[in-house]
Amino acid sequence: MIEFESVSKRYPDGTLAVDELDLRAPSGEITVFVGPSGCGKTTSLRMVNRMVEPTSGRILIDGQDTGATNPAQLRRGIGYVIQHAGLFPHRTVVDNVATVPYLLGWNRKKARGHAMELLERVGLDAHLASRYPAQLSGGQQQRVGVARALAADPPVMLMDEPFSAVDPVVRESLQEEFLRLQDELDKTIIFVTHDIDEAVKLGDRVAVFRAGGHLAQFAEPKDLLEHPADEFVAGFVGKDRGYRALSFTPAEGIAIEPEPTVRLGVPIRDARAAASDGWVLVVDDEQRPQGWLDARGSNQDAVSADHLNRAGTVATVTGSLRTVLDAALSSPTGRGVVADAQGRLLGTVQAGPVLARVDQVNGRTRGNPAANSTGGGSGAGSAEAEREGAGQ
Ligand SMILES: Nc1ncnc2c1ncn2[C@@H]1O[C@H](COP(=O)(O)OP(=O)(O)OP(=O)(O)O)[C@@H](O)[C@H]1O
Repeated sequence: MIEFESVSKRYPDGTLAVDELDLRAPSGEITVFVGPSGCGKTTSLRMVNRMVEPTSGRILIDGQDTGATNPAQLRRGIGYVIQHAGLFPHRTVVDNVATVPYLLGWNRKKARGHAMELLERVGLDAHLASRYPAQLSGGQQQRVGVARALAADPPVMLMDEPFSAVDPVVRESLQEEFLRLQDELDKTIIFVTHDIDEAVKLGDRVAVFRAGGHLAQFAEPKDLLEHPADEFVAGFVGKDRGYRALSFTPAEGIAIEPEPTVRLGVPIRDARAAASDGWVLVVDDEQRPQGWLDARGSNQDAVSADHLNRAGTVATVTGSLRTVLDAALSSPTGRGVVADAQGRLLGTVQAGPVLARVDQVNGRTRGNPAANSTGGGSGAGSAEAEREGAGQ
């Protein structure tokens, strides 16, 4: 566990960056620091590995006062990942990842072998190992940054906007893989972002900071969205927090209607006969949805995979209400496809009943302060982090 005990930081120019921060980041969990630009997230993070020294207060890691620990030794137990990865440009990928093992005195073969395993673990192909960072995409560089931070198997990871510099699609896949990795690794993580969506997706707990280094609220994502502590937090989590909260509301219990289906390869007249409004859902032999067929406009003889409309997402009944709503809204027929955990069709749901549930959920949040503005920040302030490099 990482504990902040009345921690403050005043920079020499008088800026109070962090004001009396009290917070506990539990072991094996992801604690996210989120808030607008300049509210003290990075300063708080860097006080953990003593890249910034607190002006007052204490930070303890598993009961050990970091102020009383030699900084170099302290950092050996703390992985650090920053925006743009901060890789060493003149070292190959594998040598970047092996940096800390080399420093720890591992021989070259063992360090490189370990680095190769880590590259695979973060989803990077072995053939990239001999490249230099500039020869990788932004997303690949971030993966290398994560692999390098994991190299000494530190119990604690500090991550400062690690996925901000990549496009939204890459960012989403990095987030998914990060969650999968954390499932296996159980690190104690503090993760800084200015993006509330990223915060509620990744955080087991989320600390919302406001300007002046004040902690506005520290809560689990669902609580934060449903019960923002005040106007500032309500504004920061955004007007659509009711929609976001649906991510935490199970889809179970929503009425699923039976949906007529046909299998791939059957004569088109069977598809026309089955189609209620012209559209029919096509499934494979194991009842897994393959796509929609507009049977009216089709002049083929048999139902073929080439003519399916695959727009629309498939929701899993064990998933959230948000995925069901997404499925209904994205379906070309207006009927969202719902499958069981094995991917077999259960039926469809129209947006109406889902929206009725959305209203219910929003009704529960209606007593909270109105959301006036969406929060967020520029995410600026990373240049200094880049200069600091790996921080190991
Ligand atoms: N070395 C420094 N000297 C003086 N003031 C600083 C220094 N570093 C940061 N600050 C100030 O401290 C405050 C908090 O900065 P910090 O970088 O911790 O915020 P942040 O929430 O991480 O912001 P961002 O999202 O923009 O990265 C800001 O007002 C910033 O200008």
